[in-house]
Amino acid sequence: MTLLQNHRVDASVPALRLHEVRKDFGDRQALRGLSIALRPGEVYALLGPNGAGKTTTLNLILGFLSPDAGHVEVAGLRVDRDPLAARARIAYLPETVMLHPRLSAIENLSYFALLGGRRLDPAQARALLADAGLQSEAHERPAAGFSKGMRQKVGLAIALAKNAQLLLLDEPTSGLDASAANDLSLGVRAAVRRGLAVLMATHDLYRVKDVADRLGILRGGRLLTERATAELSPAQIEALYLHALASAEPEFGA
Ligand SMILES: Nc1ncnc2c1ncn2[C@@H]1O[C@H](COP(=O)(O)OP(=O)(O)OP(=O)(O)O)[C@@H](O)[C@H]1O
Repeated sequence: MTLLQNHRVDASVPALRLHEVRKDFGDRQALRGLSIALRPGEVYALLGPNGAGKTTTLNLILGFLSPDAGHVEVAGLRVDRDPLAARARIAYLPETVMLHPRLSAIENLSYFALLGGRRLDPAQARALLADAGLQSEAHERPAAGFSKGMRQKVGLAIALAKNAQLLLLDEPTSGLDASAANDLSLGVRAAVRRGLAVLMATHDLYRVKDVADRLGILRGGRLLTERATAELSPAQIEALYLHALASAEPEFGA
């Protein structure tokens, strides 16, 4: 049973829009007029070195920070004007997924989904965990014994249960082995099949082509370039990244 209403997706409204967003921390300019728009169902990889502004961007979208100029819209809702409604449309997978160690995968998913206003029956919970890539043998095991990749799959299932329109991923493949990172790509596709747009902040150049439709390279709080991944090979993505960073003017704090 769904306690919250499903949000209708209007394909003509961007799932996410950052408009000329600026964010300063004291005299440090973390974002300097960042504009990004994502269509429903689009996967966008935000690449950038340490300090580029990726986490600041995610925190602004989530409403944890307020921009000093510009604004953020989620599914057409301004995060500054309508924060709760905007947040209800966002599912967020943090770098480290915290689960109750004594509860099983199904119990964790059911518990967190209920906190988000959705009651799942066991069959729905199993289907979500399977979509997120968690093998059925693990569904009833306590989370205490789960690897990082398994915890992420449960986190992704929790995110999918939310009926959001935008999925935010923060460094989703950091600390995962190649097989677990590949499973995550499958989980992202499951989100896309449900119509979610996905923004992933990442250092993982090698997975970008498999997962993302578009990439943006951020440095010093500015977007240096945006490209469709279909037109690039993995080697070209790496070359583009290194070239963009090498040719950019050195930025304070970047
Ligand atoms: N709370 C804060 N107070 C002061 N400066 C901050 C704060 N948060 C971020 N910054 C600064 O803003 C800039 C952007 O940081 P941010 O964490 O967004 O980068 P990032 O791309 O996520 O880096 P990383 O890949 O290392 O996580 C950096 O110069 C950082 O030092």
